[in-house]
Amino acid sequence: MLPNIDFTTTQSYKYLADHYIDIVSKSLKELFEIDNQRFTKFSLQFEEILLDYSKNRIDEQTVALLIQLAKECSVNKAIEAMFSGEKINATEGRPVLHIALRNRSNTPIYVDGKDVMPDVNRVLEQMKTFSEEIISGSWKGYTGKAITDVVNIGIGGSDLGPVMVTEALKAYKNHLNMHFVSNVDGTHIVETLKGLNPETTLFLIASKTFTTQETMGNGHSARDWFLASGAKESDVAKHFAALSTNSEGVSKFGIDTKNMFEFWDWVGGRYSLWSAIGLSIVLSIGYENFTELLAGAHAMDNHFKSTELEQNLPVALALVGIWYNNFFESETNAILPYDQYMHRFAAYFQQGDMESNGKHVDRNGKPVDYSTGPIIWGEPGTNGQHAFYQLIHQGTKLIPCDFIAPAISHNPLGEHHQMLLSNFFAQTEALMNGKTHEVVVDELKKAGKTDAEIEKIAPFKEFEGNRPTNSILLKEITPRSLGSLIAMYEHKIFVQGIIWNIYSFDQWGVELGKQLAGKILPELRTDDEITSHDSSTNGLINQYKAWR
Ligand SMILES: O=P(O)(O)OC[C@H]1O[C@@H](O)[C@H](O)[C@@H](O)[C@@H]1O
Repeated sequence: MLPNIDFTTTQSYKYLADHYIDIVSKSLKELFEIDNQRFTKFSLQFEEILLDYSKNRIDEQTVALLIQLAKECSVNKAIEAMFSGEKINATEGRPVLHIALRNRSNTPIYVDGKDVMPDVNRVLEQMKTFSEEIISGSWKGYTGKAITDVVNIGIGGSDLGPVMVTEALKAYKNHLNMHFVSNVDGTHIVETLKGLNPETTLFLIASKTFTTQETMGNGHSARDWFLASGAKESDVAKHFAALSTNSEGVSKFGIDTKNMFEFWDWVGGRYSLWSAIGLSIVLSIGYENFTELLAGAHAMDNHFKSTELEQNLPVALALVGIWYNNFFESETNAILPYDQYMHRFAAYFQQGDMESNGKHVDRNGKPVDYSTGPIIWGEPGTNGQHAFYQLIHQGTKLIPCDFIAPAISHNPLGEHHQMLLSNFFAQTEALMNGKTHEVVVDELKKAGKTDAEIEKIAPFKEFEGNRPTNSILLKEITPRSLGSLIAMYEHKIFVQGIIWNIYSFDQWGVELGKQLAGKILPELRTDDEITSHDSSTNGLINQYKAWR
């Protein structure tokens, strides 16, 4: 059972509310002047990942109170409940065991009295054998040619993780061309299939439920495209595999269950890249690298489970996030990787975080009267700097940012990486210190401006600073470090959900739109005028019909 505590009624929450008044009056710059040990005090290292959270609007007392809050909310008990396979996804009656998928120690993990590890290892073995055949070319397509292109068809958790990881680990990639189709917009599959040869293309139909409209639609279109090339029904087995929990759905679709890579209902869609859903990752970087990714995540799982809260990286990230979300009333959290390979990292955690903690009902089924999950967004640096950083530096909103960068680049081209990292370091410094009126005036004087000119222009050139950031510096983006990094964010989300007293592992909020689309689709099949909705929806549908 998960704890069931309203965190706003705890002792520590009340202390934090008072303490906030004290902290809010101090600038980050002052906090660094008062205490020159902040980096040592507020940074943590795990293997080759350094988390520096010292450029946050916190002091030792803040951290102590936040830790107390985590304790009062029984975060430790909740961690124990997840790792021991309790059904903590209560609204769906399921355990939450993505940690079992990367449990490289193989210690038994029980669900309803059955150890899940033999099944996990069996599917991993199946992924290994299959990927080795495809990569080596010993697996032949229906005309006897080796596979050159792999198309993963999936959406949400069955797309975002594989896309993000295959992109992040592109430096480890083999000769196979990877493609990902997610959108039900026909453009996505049409454009992807252009130039592909059915004789050498492998489709992975990735869907936990095997009922998702987009994936089924794209899957059927891929099948039609394949058969239109002259292939026979019996050739489908050589070109289509399914990644799913639903064997019945897979057979119904026409894929032999021998070509099915199974996973289980205790794997949440947005936590599934570690499961059979990761087959496209295995095909792209090879099985050994995939197991390194798993090992990195497992190492972070062990750290999360067994390290005291004070030294625990996911806990630190979670608590700092709560500090801004619930006391500073910030609305968003930007994730800014200074690594081009990581360009889908923020998009991945948009689902990871917002689908998990975008909830307004607590674990008693009652609406909450506090803010829960933040809006997650971001783009890679330095691109973001030339687009939206203006608002982060000088806008009216407080935007806590996570800056992520590797010390070593996979592409050490001239001075590029140093230029990149000079921006990474400069941004968090600039956000913290800002630029005072005096400095601006001084600069303008040196540039030969008159006093009148200076007075006019100076306010626009000032930066108040005091804008908080976390810096996550990795030695290098490797399968192992990426595994740890992803797991760190997953557990951050978990801790926040525990403290907000919400259920982080269901996603009922995505159902209503699906239901209504199901109702509207038949209405679009005719030319009849539609009157069954509100005037806006009727008007839009009827205009669509007039124009199509
Ligand atoms: O893997 P499936 O079953 O096709 O689901 C894809 C996605 O479907 C969405 O509706 C869910 O909100 C996501 O959590 C999920 O990842």
